[in-house]
Amino acid sequence: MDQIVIRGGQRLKGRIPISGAKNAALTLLPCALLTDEPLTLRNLPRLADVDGFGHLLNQLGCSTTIEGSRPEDFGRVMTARATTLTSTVAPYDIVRKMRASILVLGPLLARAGEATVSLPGGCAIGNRPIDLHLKALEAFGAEIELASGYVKASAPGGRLAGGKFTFPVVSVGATENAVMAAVLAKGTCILENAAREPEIVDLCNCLVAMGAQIDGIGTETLTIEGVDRLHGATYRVMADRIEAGSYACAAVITEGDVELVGAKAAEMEATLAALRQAGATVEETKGGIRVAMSGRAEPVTLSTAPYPGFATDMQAQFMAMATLGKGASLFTETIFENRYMHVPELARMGCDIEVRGRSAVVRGVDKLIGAPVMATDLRASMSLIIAGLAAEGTTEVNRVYHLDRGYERLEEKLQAVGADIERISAG
Ligand SMILES: CC(=O)N[C@H]1[C@@H](OP(=O)(O)OP(=O)(O)OC[C@H]2O[C@@H](n3ccc(=O)[nH]c3=O)[C@H](O)[C@@H]2O)O[C@H](CO)[C@@H](O)[C@@H]1O
Ligand SMILES: C=C(OP(=O)(O)O)C(=O)O
Repeated sequence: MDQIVIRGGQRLKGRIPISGAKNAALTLLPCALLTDEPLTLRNLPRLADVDGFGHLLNQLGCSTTIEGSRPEDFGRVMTARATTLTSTVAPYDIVRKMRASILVLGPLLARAGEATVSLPGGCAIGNRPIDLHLKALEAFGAEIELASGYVKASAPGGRLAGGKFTFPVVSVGATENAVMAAVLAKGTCILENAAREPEIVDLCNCLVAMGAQIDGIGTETLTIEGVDRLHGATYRVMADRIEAGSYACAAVITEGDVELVGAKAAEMEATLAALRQAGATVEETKGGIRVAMSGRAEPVTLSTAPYPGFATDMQAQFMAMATLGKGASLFTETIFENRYMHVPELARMGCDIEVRGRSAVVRGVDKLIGAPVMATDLRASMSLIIAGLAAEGTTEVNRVYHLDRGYERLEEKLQAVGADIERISAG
């Protein structure tokens, strides 16, 4: 298994290109199932999860071709075409590796009138049920049964109908599945208390480019007028606001000065506000966002919340940043019940963090000392990288396949701004 080795203490300085967003890519790819025409996605990040989703699409009869990208470029262009679906089954073996596979449920049901998708199960950060995905689809007429670990869904008469669903809890994935199901329904589908994440705006914009009729994009009420068919489109995946925020935390902890090229300030206001709370200079540039820091970070008080609140996907990285802060920072995780897996690993590097239920108090220490640490999930892994960049001595991060799910060529991007970091390949 690959390992990332960091010799800490280098100030990050320079430009970091921000890739296409993983969480947008994973909901744009299944849109290809909604039409028999090609969907071309530009700026698709080179990530393990994107490759995994490509395999799932292939399994369903959707071809995928990569065009015109050189190995040295970030991102790729992929054309996915589902002329005819050869299967409507997403098997356990694929779904268990990538939770986002559940996002084929809505599109398969909309296009083929049926879908059989393995239940994704829990993961390191929490239980992550899919009850809201199913309830929203039922509100549009789907009939659903659970058997042998699979969701079996069908649309009476082969087509979903109009309906209204109010989410009791904001869910990104359930909103995405419901929107993709609704675009081909016969009638009007209304979603209340829908998630408003920029990745959902990206999904809606892509669907509109394919001929969908969606009102209220970016708000908590989405009204979708079903159409008889969608056509192909070419669409550019939005920049990854979580990747950008992660490198911003790395710049702050190393007292660096970086430009996050391609990042969009309007899509990450809560992250930028948190960086300012920590004392960083944050300014929009022509090409992105500049984040600069001198001295130790001020303490922060952060509580995760659905967009436009502070993202749960940024919590671990800010926590790592706060470990070298001036005083005590307070974190509250309200979205996932088990998202402090990074805490025991950060403790191995000398951090002072006390978890009390959903909250964690981080008391800034004078220095971190490099250590062998183990990545447990995607953002927890990034928090270890951030701490390692500022630690004295060498940090070895193991189980980096978690990082490869969500950070495109992390070590190259960090080397280019002065970090002493390398990947040791297991061969
Ligand atoms: C691929 C992708 O985009 N992943 C993101 C997506 O995950 P994902 O879509 O899985 O997260 P959700 O927004 O659905 O989860 C939010 C909360 O709702 C709960 N819930 C969700 C669905 C459901 O049917 N029932 C239910 O109770 C979850 O357990 C969680 O407590 O949004 C999360 C919250 O911003 C991010 O951390 C993930 O990075
Ligand atoms: C939790 C995350 O992703 P996923 O939903 O794909 O597990 C994440 O991106 O931080």
